[in-house]
Amino acid sequence: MSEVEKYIKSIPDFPQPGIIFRDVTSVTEDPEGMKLAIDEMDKLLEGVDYDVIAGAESRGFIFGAPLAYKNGKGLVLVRKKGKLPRETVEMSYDLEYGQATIEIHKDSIKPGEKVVLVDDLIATGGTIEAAAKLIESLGGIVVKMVFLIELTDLKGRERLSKYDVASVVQFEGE
Ligand SMILES: O=P(O)(O)OC[C@H]1O[C@H](OP(=O)(O)OP(=O)(O)O)[C@H](O)[C@@H]1O
Ligand SMILES: Nc1ncnc2[nH]cnc12
Repeated sequence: MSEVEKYIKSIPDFPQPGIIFRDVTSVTEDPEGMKLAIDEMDKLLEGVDYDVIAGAESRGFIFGAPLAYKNGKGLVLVRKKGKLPRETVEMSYDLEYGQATIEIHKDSIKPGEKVVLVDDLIATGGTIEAAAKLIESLGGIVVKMVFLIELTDLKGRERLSKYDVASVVQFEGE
C-alpha cells in the first residue's frame, strides 16, 4: 500500500449513517500528501497511449488537472448537470449515497480519441461508468481509469470489468 494512505482521513457516518467517508482534503492540504498522490497516480499512467485526460467533477478535477499538466495533455471536464454553457450530452446514475446527472460538451471528445478517466475515488463505479458512456457516445475510447482511492467492497472494479482500472490506495469496508 502507498504511503499516501496515511494522509487520508476516514470519517464514520458521513454524509449519512453507515458510510465511512474517505476524505482527500487532508491529502491535498499537505504538500507531501499532494505530491505523493499525483506522483503515484502518474505512475499508473506509465506506458499508456492516450490523447487526453477527463476528470469527474469535482474531486476528479483536483487530480486530473496536475496529471494533464505533467503529461502535456488537455483536461476534459465531466461536470455535474447545469454547469456547461454549450451543447452537451448527459447521463444520470446512482451513487453510494444519492443520485446525480453529469454532462460533457459534445465537442470535447473527437471520434477515435483515446481518453484516460481520472477521479479521486471509486465506490460503486456509477460515476465513472456514466462518464465512460458519455465519452463513448461521442466516439471516444476509454483506455484507462485512474483513482487515488478504491473502496473494494463496493465492487466498482467488477462493474467496470471491461475497462483497465487502477488505483493507488484500496480500502475494505465502506
Ligand atoms: O463510484 P461512485 O459510487 O460513483 O462514487 C464515487 C464518486 O463519488 C464522489 O463524488 P461526488 O458525487 O460525491 O462529488 P464531489 O466530487 O463533487 O464531492 C467521488 O468523488 C466520485 O466521483
Ligand atoms: N465513502 C466515500 N468516501 C468519500 N467519497 C465517496 N464517494 C462515494 N463514496 C465515498
